[in-house]
Amino acid sequence: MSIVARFAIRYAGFSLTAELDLPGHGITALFGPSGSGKSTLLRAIAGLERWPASHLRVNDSVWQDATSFLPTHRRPLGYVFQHANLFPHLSVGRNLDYGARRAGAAARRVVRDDIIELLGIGVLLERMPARLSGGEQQRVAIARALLTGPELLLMDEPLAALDLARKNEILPYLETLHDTLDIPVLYVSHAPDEVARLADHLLVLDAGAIVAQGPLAETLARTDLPIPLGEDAGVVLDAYVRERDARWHLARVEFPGGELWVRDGGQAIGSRVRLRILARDVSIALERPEGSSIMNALPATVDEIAGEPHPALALVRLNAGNSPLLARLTRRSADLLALTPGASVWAQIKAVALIG
Ligand SMILES: Nc1ncnc2c1ncn2[C@@H]1O[C@H](COP(=O)(O)OP(=O)(O)OP(=O)(O)O)[C@@H](O)[C@H]1O
Repeated sequence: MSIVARFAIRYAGFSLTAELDLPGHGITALFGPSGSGKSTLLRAIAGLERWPASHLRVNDSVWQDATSFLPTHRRPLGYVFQHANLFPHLSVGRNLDYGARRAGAAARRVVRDDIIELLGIGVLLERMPARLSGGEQQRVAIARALLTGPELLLMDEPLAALDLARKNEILPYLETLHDTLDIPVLYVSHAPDEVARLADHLLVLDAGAIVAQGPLAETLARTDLPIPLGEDAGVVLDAYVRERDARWHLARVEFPGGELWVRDGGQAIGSRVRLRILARDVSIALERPEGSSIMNALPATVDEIAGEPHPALALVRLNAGNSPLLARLTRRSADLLALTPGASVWAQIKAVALIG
């Protein structure tokens, strides 16, 4: 299962060349500054424009190559935009029927009732779009796209038009979809929090070129190309809640690199959570730290030591049980600790953000 493509796109004043090799499952975030070409790439994948010298294969189907081109309406894809674009004269239920009709019985990969339940829109079916909140409209738009039975879901900044409260209302639904449905999603966003929370895979665009693509944790931990997802470089890791300490409002979470105590976010024991650990919150010690206020320390080995734009700083990539971590130190500290690749150290983690 994979999405393999090459696109050579040329507008007056902008060109984009992209070789894609993406997994055919999970959420791939297309991330990059405004004007870097994210929407252009999504539109090319949808077949909204036909570019010569381009090809696209989704799983086992060729959607376009040198000799063939499947028009958009024949590509089994769902497309969700920033604005819901529901039919204003049709009720929610009828809007959904429209999606389901497009699928045709044979192509239907999803069950209507399941989708309605997943997106929590059962109580809205009789309502007209004008009487829905922005977040509700977007949930209906996502359901309608899914009911077409897509093999690929394209989402172009689906939360960008919503305020923070509405956005936070939708994110859990997207997480549930991700955990429940086996449909690959290409998700355009320039919002670091969405990417950190949802993506499994990251494709970073800059000025019409792909500067990085790969699994989220690995890509964020690259020291040759730190990708500041928001304020700073750092990693995102998946972990499981194992225990809570009600007295101190803490939860113990476990990931392949060890366990950490984090502020309790109320998630059920056993549930999967995402951790965001910024490079500036990780320091390095040669011995297991004792008598420190920092409660989280993990054994790790040094993978790589890279320079930072400021000559006083170094970015160190650590490996804790095959999970990458980034630590920012002064070069002087790195020198005093005589850090070299392969060295065994302790990573002291001052702050962990629990996402979602
Ligand atoms: N149809 C078109 N004709 C000419 N230029 C275009 C066309 N569509 C997009 N462009 C140009 O291509 C560049 C990339 O645009 P695109 O919308 O893909 O960026 P983006 O990364 O999605 O940005 P944003 O995050 O702001 O939505 C821009 O410079 C834009 O002006």
